[in-house]
Amino acid sequence: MSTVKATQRFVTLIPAKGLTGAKRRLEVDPKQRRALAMCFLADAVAAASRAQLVKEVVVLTPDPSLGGLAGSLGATWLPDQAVGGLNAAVRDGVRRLRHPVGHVAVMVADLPALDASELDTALGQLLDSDSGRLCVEDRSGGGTTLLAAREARALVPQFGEDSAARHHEAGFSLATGALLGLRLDVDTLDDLRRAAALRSFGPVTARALSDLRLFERVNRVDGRHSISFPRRGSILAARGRHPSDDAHVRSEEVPVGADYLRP
Ligand SMILES: Nc1nc2c(ncn2[C@@H]2O[C@H](COP(=O)(O)OP(=O)(O)OP(=O)(O)O)[C@@H](O)[C@H]2O)c(=O)[nH]1
Ligand SMILES: C=C(OP(=O)(O)O)C(=O)O
Repeated sequence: MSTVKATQRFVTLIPAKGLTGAKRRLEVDPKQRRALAMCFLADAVAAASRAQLVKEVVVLTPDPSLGGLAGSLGATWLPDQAVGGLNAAVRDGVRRLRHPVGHVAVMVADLPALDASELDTALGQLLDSDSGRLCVEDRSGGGTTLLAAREARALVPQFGEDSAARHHEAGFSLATGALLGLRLDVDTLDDLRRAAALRSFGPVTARALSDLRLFERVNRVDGRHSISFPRRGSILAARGRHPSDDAHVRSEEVPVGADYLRP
């Protein structure tokens, strides 16, 4: 990416539910579910923070432990004061940003395989577009993983089932290209398995999956999911360096990990 001007950079807001209610569709025991929600957020924040077109990552959450995690990764915690779900929270969060005018992006927290360059590609598409607004559709189709606008007031969220079509109808152009990690949101164990087969996870999630021996357990406990340890090599490699991308974060650069998995 050529030199980025300060005026081209985005505040990226990442909404994250409180841990008690997070990731309900992820069918693992509640302790593991909370741990994974935290790990997904950590990897998403770390990746977003490395994007050249991101000037600040703001984690919007009512949960102090997630707020603390955001702070330890150099992001800002914006306590979620809204009741009424994700759209209300995002509307309120965007209003309360310290930079009310300027480029804003909203990205979901459950993107453990995100690579910073994908966020730069998507935000770059927005800067080059006429519409001034961009939506990234998730890989399974229908959902939205990123919503961005050159002007904060134009970022009107309509998250929920089939939100990508609604955002598109409302004038957000759809991002193009693979953007794999940016489209791989993980809501279910099937999503987790599919993502593991396609991409290395960020170091915190990779470490957690390995420490929890989650794939092996799921296999033993619930044959329906037939999850083996796909790409074990890449999961282990992610603890050190991403095999195909030298710029990928190293685990020692992320000050979280096993500590967050302790009961
Ligand atoms: N701050 C905030 N974030 C939310 C809220 N609802 C959802 N989110 C976040 O928005 C993104 C998409 O949310 P969902 O897919 O609805 O929720 P989830 O916790 O990922 O998964 P499920 O519980 O299985 O629906 C995730 O990053 C959530 O943490 C909310 O009310 N407040
Ligand atoms: C919140 C959304 O997606 P998901 O439920 O897939 O996380 C959405 O697409 O609006």
